[in-house]
Amino acid sequence: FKLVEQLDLNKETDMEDLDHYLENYFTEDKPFALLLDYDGTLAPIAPNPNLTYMTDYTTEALVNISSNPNVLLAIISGRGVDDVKRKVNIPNVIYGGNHGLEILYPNGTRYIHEIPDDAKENFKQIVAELENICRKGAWVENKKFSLTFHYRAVPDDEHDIIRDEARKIIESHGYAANQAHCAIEAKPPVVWHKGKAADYILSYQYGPNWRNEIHAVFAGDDTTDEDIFELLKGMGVTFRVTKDPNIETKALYKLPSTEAVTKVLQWLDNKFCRSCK
Ligand SMILES: O=P(O)(O)OC[C@H]1O[C@H](O[C@H]2O[C@H](CO)[C@@H](O)[C@H](O)[C@H]2O)[C@H](O)[C@@H](O)[C@@H]1O
Repeated sequence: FKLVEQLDLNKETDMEDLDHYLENYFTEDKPFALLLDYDGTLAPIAPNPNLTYMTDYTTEALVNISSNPNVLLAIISGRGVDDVKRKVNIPNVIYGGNHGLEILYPNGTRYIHEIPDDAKENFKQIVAELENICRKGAWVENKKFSLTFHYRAVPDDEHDIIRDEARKIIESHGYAANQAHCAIEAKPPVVWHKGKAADYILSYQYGPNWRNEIHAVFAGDDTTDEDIFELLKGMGVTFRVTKDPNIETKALYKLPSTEAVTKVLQWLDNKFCRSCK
């Protein structure tokens, strides 16, 4: 695996150099927060959301890391929160769903971000109109607070057309249309995203001054993850999972694959696993 340093895209570094990137970061004795995205980061992209899985190596590293009471592990996904929890299926994890609009704590406490009534009404309309343009395998994933319009199965040469149709419908009802992998995410018109959710989780756990008091690492692969890269700028270690050397990102580093993410998790497991020492 190769780790590509964002600041110098010509310099490719072997994974052994994780010591160089991470060890130098963890010099002080502070609590550690590990934040992760799910699809495309912990689990490889699959033809359908039901077909994704994490490898045993990934699961083992996450279970070990989450066994350390001084580590906060949060997985913040675009999926519905119960869906991502069912997929990951590890206790002692804070799960964020619908791009952070829902947060589910290990003790069952739920945070749900308020959405105005008129936006809720518009959501029903968007679902109906998107279902109307579904063809050739396109489908709507209704996640109650947000939705994903999937066009992965549509022939490649028709992607642009169907994506633009979907985007137009979503935006005509005041929702934000974010590009995802062969999909458009429709997010309600509220000032809330993965970055705000991560800030909420970290403030709740460590207080408003968390930036100065903890170490934080985040990995994500999508445009919606950029809000967490931004949040952790200047204090955390952040990875954008991408094979594209030209993609613009606020992350500190790029990782080429979910396998490379697993390597990072194994490095962190080695450092933070309390119960296996
Ligand atoms: O924030 P994430 O955890 O990365 O979730 C983002 C979206 O992921 C899912 O869709 C994407 O992954 C699917 C499975 O690999 C793939 O079939 C699809 O084409 C991708 O767009 C999920 O279905 C969405 O709800 C999430 O918002």
